[in-house]
Amino acid sequence: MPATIVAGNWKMNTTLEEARELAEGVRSLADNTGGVETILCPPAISLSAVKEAVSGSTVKVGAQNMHWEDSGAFTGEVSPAMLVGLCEYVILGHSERRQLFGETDAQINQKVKAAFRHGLKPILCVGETLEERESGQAREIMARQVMSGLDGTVGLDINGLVVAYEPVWAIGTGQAATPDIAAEIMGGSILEALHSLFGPDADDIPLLYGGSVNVGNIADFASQSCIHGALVGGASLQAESFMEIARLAGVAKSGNS
Ligand SMILES: O=C[C@H](O)COP(=O)(O)O
Repeated sequence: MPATIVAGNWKMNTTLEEARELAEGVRSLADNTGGVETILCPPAISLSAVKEAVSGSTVKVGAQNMHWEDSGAFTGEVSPAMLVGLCEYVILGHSERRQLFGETDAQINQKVKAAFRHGLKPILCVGETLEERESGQAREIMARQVMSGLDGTVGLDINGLVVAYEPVWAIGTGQAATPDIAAEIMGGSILEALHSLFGPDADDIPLLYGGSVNVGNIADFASQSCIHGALVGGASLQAESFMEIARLAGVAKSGNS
């Protein structure tokens, strides 16, 4: 059974001081989550402050993105070598990176392999658009995003890999997918693609749902056997709601184990 994980993607929110305060708030509630792994993914500029704020607690830190090269003439980018020591996880292939910044499956694959090379744990995000869903392509596109994101990783130590299913139409809209839709894709084409790559080891990879997760709907998602937690955007910007989501995910998973 994979670990139960609730990760907060703060996106381009919080100043340095706000990030520190939010991380301190999360830390103060960290004893209430019943063993659920919580991860904070602040803007890159606040990674160091957040790391310091949660140090000594169970709360983990992740980056929201990175380049695949270790160094070089890539103005504005952050390299995997720079993240080592600052965070344990890195979100890769988020749909906002794919859609707004033109990231391709091939680039995301380079980033995933770079993360493994550096001992960083990738949270690989996949998700279909509304148009893709309505034209009946969701299953096929999810399998393709998983297969291409993880191309060339068979045989590597993939310990720490997390896959997040975030349907684009559910992100930041207040219209979460139904647990049935999420489970159909996650327990279907995503898990099948992972099995075809990694065999039985695929069953140890935590699968997170993301897209308008809140305290009111997390239990319905986490009670699905193929959903091991959540990648939370808006509701992670408040310590209380984020940690309540983590607690409720743990309760739902323990009822489901
Ligand atoms: O990475 C997080 C997702 O994009 C979900 O964001 P949201 O919870 O604000 O819909």
